[in-house]
Amino acid sequence: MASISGISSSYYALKLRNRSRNRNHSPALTNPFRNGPELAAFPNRPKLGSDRPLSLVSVAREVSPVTNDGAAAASPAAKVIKKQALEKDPAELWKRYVEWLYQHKEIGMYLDVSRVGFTDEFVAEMEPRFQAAFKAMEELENGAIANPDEGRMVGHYWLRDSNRAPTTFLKSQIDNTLDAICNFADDVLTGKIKPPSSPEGRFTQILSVGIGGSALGPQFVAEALAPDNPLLKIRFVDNTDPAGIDHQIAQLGPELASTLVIVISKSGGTPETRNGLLEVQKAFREAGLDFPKQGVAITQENSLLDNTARIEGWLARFPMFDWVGGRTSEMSAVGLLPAALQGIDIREMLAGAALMDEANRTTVLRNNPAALLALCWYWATDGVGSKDMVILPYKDSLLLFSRYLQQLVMESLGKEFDLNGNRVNQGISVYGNKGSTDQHAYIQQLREGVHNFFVTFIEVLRDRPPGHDWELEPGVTCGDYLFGMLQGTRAALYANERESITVTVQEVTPRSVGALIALYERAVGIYASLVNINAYHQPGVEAGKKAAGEVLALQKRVLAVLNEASCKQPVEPLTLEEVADRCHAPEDIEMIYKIIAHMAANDRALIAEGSCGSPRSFKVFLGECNIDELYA
Ligand SMILES: O=P(O)(O)OC[C@H]1O[C@](O)(CO)[C@@H](O)[C@@H]1O
Repeated sequence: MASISGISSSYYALKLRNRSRNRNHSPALTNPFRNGPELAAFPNRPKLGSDRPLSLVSVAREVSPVTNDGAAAASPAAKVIKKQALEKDPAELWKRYVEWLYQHKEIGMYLDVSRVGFTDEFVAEMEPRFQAAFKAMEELENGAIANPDEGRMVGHYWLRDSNRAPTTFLKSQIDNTLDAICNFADDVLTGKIKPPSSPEGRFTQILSVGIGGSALGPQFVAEALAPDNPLLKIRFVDNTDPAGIDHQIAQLGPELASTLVIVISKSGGTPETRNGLLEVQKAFREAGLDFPKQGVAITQENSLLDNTARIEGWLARFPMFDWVGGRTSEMSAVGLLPAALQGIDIREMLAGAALMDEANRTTVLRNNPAALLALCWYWATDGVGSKDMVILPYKDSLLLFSRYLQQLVMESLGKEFDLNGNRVNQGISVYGNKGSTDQHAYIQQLREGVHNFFVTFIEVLRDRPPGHDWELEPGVTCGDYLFGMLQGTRAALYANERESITVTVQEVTPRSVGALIALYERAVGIYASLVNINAYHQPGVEAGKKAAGEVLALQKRVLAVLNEASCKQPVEPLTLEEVADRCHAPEDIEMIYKIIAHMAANDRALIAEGSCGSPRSFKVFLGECNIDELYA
């Protein structure tokens, strides 16, 4: 053992004695997925305009959306939208309500935009731009390259009506995948496909590993539609938080043996998902279980994940298509397989989405629910995201709708540049939770505080399944209270000039949930056309991924430097400055400090002198010397 000089803590000395010479890693597998996904490079972005930050007003002035003939032109976004006090006369309001109310009978859905104050003049002014958006949507549905930066078609609408796919090959891919999903789910649910070593003799749990669009849809749908006691209960690993992953695995306990693990990643190389998989595989090894017999992959053909699953002989693989984006993938295998395994009627979800898509194909603005939503968003946010979208479903099962929409709206609309290369810094912020719960949290501010939002209420008419209701006081049920809370809040907000949209569904069913998803997917697409941005790429996310990759690369250099110093006799504890110098990265000293503090908190680096709270004074070394790494 190396002798140590100047070490003040016997605790650390004790730890040092107890450590092995080399770190014990879990056994390496021949797993191409474990070797680390490439963190994608930050794509070159056009250098346009100045880099100065723009105020909202100047953004509004600099926005140059297209007209219906495609030319950049002055538009309602380029002017300040003239707002007037909201209509308060009850008779006029009722007239406006009736005049603008949208209803879809087959879906059992209503859309009320009467509490958004757009004027007839505004609607008329927007009309040509809506016609341009409808045309762009038609071209998208016909297979145009609607995601120009990535050179991709955008085909999520074909998933619920495969006859619309632009080629017979794509149609058969969609149909075959749907059949394969239904057959696999049936076989699992009936016990024809079973886990190799479970005493139950059938799968009882699903562990879904994925993030972003590969998690949010399945999470929302599970919360909304899974039966109270499904044959297979679903859990999610949607982060690279080790404690969170441990929690899910601990909760599975012995049922890990009857857990179907579905790993979902369109790219097949997302770091968090890879880490989740490796952690779950480790748990399987430790439990003596054969992971491939319980593993399912949903990913693009030939991705890292796909190759891993193929080489290791996983139970099943389902395709994710190049032309479906993560945030619009709920009706692909990503959303359909987990839903089907929970006993949710996925063909009804698809039917609801298809009905909604059809309704959204009309070019008559007031009959087109997605266009009506986009109109309200544009009016409320001045076409520049000046107000936030607060989503308030008054139904517990729709709790995750706002989280789901957060990605759909913000990843789609939050863009620095428009399609003409102008810096526009577009987007609409989305947040929300559920009513009436939030009336006891943030409605106070919405009613009386800063006026920087508009609300979307999601109302569900059916309180409970038929035959279960009862009056908890004469003439009043529990659901009547929920109804009253929604209506009261809507009225109270409006009285204080706070605008709101109300989307009403008859019941939370696979059909209405499919329709809700389709409604918002289309509204986002139309709105993106109105503000002339690409809704289907996400260049900004790459910046964070690249920066994370750089931090991990720096950590490796820090470890190498500390290892070298820790292998000396006696061990040479280093100051932060010394570590930074030896890493040839004096400019990264703050990040190096954070790396060391994180490693120290996890017993992977030892503080010889001082404490992490006084970065200038502490000295650090590793608890062990890794000779192999030193001479590698
Ligand atoms: O399905 P993947 O490729 O693992 O990506 C997960 C998520 O990551 C993102 O690319 C953003 O980082 C999302 O668009 C996507 O839904």
